[in-house]
Amino acid sequence: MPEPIESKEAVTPSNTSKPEVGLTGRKIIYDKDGKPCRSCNSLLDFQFATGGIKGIGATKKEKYNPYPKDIPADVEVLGKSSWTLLHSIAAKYPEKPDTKRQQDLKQFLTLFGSFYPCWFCGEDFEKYIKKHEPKVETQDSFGKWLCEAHNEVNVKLGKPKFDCNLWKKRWKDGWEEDP
Ligand SMILES: Cc1cc2nc3c(=O)[nH]c(=O)nc-3n(C[C@H](O)[C@H](O)[C@H](O)COP(=O)(O)OP(=O)(O)OC[C@H]3O[C@@H](n4cnc5c(N)ncnc54)[C@H](O)[C@@H]3O)c2cc1C
Repeated sequence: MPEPIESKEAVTPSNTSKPEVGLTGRKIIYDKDGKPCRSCNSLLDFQFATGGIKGIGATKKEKYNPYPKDIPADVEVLGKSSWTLLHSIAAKYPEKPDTKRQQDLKQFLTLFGSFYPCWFCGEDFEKYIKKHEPKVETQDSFGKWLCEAHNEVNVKLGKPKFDCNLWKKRWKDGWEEDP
């Protein structure tokens, strides 16, 4: 069984018939058992690697269904939802947390990385935490630390950095109305 591989050197099963690159142009990521990783790839690439998946959604719209046949999250849906949760936690984090709360948050972040379904994303997040200790002393210090952690991933994916001075407007207070 191959060792876990970081995103930068993502899986390259060149000795098999498995595709290495998906339709998005990104490398296809495989789980440690060799199967395409649904929560590590975009839906398009996952479908490409698996030769198509069933159950993308109901085709007939007969009557309202409160639970349509939604499908499991791909790397983007999972990522957006997860960042929303993390930044929203920062927005609700106390201005002056006691020591216990600070310790709990650090532990949560480590466990979050370890349980994150996109395994290489989680591993990179855990490495980031080890290198850059979470700043959990105040709400603002944590909000900015998290913003920088998110920016690290943005840069890795070739996206622009977010201005971390604006994290509270985006995730807590909202933006002022245009004049
Ligand atoms: C811990 C973690 C690690 C990840 N690692 C990877 C990875 O290795 N490879 C991979 O392909 N995907 C990874 N992802 C997913 C990736 O970061 C994105 O979530 C995904 O690509 C969808 O991007 P998006 O454009 O919808 O916006 P997202 O990056 O999900 O951002 C959502 C919203 O947050 C706001 N925002 C953007 N940047 C910041 C910031 N720095 N601070 C505050 N707010 C911000 C913007 O309003 C944006 O619309 C990871 C996600 C998480 C939670």
